[in-house]
Amino acid sequence: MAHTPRKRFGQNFLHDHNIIYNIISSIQARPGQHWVEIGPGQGALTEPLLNEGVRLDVVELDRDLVVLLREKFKQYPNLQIHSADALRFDFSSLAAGGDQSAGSGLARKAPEGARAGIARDEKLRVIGNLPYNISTPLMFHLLDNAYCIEDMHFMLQKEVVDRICAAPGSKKYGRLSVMMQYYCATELLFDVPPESFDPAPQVMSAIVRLVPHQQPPVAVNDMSKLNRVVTQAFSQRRKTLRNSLKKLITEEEIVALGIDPTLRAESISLAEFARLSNLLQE
Ligand SMILES: C[S@@+](CC[C@H](N)C(=O)[O-])C[C@H]1O[C@@H](n2cnc3c(N)ncnc32)[C@H](O)[C@@H]1O
Repeated sequence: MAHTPRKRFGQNFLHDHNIIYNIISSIQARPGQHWVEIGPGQGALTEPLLNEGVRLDVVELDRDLVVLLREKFKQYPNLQIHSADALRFDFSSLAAGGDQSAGSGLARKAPEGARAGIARDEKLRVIGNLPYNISTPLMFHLLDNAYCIEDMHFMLQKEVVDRICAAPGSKKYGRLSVMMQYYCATELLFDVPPESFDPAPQVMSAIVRLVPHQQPPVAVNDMSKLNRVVTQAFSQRRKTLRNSLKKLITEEEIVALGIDPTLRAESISLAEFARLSNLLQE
C-alpha cells in the first residue's frame, strides 16, 4: 500500500534519480564497509547502498515504514532494520567492539578509561536525508560517538549546511560553525532543489560531508566552557567581544591572549574561542 508522507516525521522523500546517483557516487561506499542510515523512509538511498555490498543498519522512527522496509528488502541479508528514534539510539552499540573503545579523545562522551582506538575499517559510515526539525540535535548526538564514526553525509537545509561550513568573517559564521568545526572537517558537496523531493520542501537543501577529527584541532580544557563562551559571544553578535563577554572575561584578559577586544564574534576563529574558553574559572 502507498505510504502518505507524514509531516510530523519530517517526511520529504527523495525521488530525483540524478540526485540519488550523485549522492551514491560522492560517498564512495565499498563492499564490506559498515554503514548506518538514519531515516531510510521508503528506501531511496537504502537500495543503492545495499547494492554496493555494504553492511547496513537503518534506524527508522515511523513504524509503518519499518513494516514497508522489512517487506521490500527481505532478500537482503546485509540489512538490519531498527525501529527506533535516532535521537535516543545508541550508535556505539553498532560499532565493532561496541562501547569498549575510544580513540580520538573527541567523543563528547568517550567511554571512560579506553584509549586504544578503533580501526578505521571498523568504524561506522553514516548517511541520512534528515528530518530538518531534528537535524542539529541528531548531529550532536552522533558526535557523542565520534570515536566510532569514520564520516557522515547528510542532506540538510542548505541554510544549515552553510552555517556548519562557514568561516570566520562570513555572515553565516556562528555557534553551529564553531562547535561543528571543533569536532569535524566540514564540506558542502552540492545543493539539492526542492523539486527533488515528494512533497517538495519550502527551502533549498544541500549535502554536507562531516569527517570527525582524529585529534582535537585546538586545545580545549572543558567543552562546556567553549560552548558557554561561543553561545555568549554570538547571542549578541553585533557587540564587540569586550561587551558581549564582559560577564565572563575582562577586557585585559582578552588583550593578554593577543585577541583584539573590539572585534565581534563573527571574526573570532575556533582557536581564539578555545583560548578564551580556557580562561574561564567555572
Ligand atoms: C526526509 S525523510 C527521508 C526519507 C528517505 N531517506 C529519502 O531520502 O527519501 C526523513 C526520514 O526520517 C524518519 N525520521 C523522522 N524522525 C526520525 C527519528 N527521530 N529517528 C529515526 N528516523 C526518523 C522519517 O520517518 C523519514 O523516513
